[in-house]
Amino acid sequence: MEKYVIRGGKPLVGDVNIGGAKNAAVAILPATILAGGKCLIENLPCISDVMASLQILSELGASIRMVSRSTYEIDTSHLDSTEVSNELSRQMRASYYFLGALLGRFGSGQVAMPGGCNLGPRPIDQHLKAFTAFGAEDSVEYGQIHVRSEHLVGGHVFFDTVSVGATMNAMLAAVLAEGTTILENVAREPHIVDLANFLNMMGADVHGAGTDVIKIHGVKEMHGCNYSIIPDQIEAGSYMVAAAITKGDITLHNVIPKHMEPITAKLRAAGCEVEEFDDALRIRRTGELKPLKLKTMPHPGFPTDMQPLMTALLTLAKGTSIVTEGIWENRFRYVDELIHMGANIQVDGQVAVIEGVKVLHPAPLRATDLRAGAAMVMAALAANGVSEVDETIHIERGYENIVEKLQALGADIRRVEIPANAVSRAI
Ligand SMILES: CC(=O)N[C@H]1[C@@H](OP(=O)(O)OP(=O)(O)OC[C@H]2O[C@@H](n3ccc(=O)[nH]c3=O)[C@H](O)[C@@H]2O)O[C@H](CO)[C@@H](O)[C@@H]1O
Ligand SMILES: C=C(OP(=O)(O)O)C(=O)O
Repeated sequence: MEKYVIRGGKPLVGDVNIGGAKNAAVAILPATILAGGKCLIENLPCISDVMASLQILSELGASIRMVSRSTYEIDTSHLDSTEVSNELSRQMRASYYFLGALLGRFGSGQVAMPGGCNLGPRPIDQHLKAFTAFGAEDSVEYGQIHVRSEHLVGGHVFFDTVSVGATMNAMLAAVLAEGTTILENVAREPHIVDLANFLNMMGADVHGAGTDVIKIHGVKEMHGCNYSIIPDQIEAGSYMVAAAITKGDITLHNVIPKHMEPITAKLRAAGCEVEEFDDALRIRRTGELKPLKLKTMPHPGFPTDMQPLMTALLTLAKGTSIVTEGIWENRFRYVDELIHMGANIQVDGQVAVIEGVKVLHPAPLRATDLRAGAAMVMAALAANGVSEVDETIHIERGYENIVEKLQALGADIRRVEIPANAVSRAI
């Protein structure tokens, strides 16, 4: 196991390249199953969720060739299994996309209950509702979810709640189903549009992604293609927070400024200057941080995955901020770690009231999940002195080369191996 040792208090300055979007990549990789052929996928982020997805594909029988660090050729012509192994299913949330893709191509798929960040209950009833509307049956036994259908047909689904995962899984299952599918009350995140574009490049007929109704005409077969994944909105937003919290000046490359708008608007309101270019953004802060009111919502609202990072930032704003979590029941578990650093935060249910403090103090910190972990790194970069962040395995599910990227911006951060005997003593 590893921890990050961070000596904070330095403004971060320079340029950073943003990788491909985790939440697009983890749906696009299972979607290659539908091609039954060769896909060349570019701009894949080098993160553990992507490595696990590639490993699942390989275990199902796909042949995989690494072309470069961020480009892989995946040939799904000859798969010989429709069951995803337990260990890999549980490593990440997005293993549920293998259900939709395997059902779509083979009429059967099995995965164990997916893992991912612990943000409170994470049901998959809306995924199963869509599969049922397409004529599939499901069973959940001994922690295994199995979906199957003799003959998949298009259907009309009105989702009870706006769900990224259910929208994408329904798309995966519907593209090869016979007839027309209409999905209403769907999610509109940039990764939904990216998946639709990828499916269409493979020969699918998907319309309306990015609005709240998606229409799909089932096609008889699909084929391989070359595709480049969109940049990661949340990784980019995290480096924007790094500039804001350290009074730095960072230019982010390989971003889509339009995707960043909900985050850019809030950071400007907090007193940062943000300049937009074609595929780059420059953010700097020279003055005081202003307090904010923000509520997380489905796209185009403020993304929940940025919530812990913004809360960390607002601990240093001059005045009272109110952050409301509108998506997840329990996404403030990390707040105690910030309180150990001297932050003044009161949480009541899904609302956090943050009284800004002048400084954060260094402390031993725990990455309770992926974005909470990133928030700890940001807080540690702002604190004068040495902090340590443990359980970095969560962070590396979603941030490629975070240590190296921060070092290149001038941060004093290093990865340190925790000796196995120290880990077993702590357990
Ligand atoms: C791999 C991935 O892309 N993860 C993202 C995805 O998670 P994920 O796809 O799991 O999140 P959803 O959009 O599905 O969840 C949104 C809300 O809907 C509820 N719900 C969801 C599905 C369902 O069948 N029933 C149900 O009630 C959830 O409990 C939650 O309250 O979108 C979330 C919301 O933007 C992000 O925080 C995650 O980073
Ligand atoms: C919650 C997240 O990821 P996952 O859904 O993969 O757990 C996230 O990316 O912030």
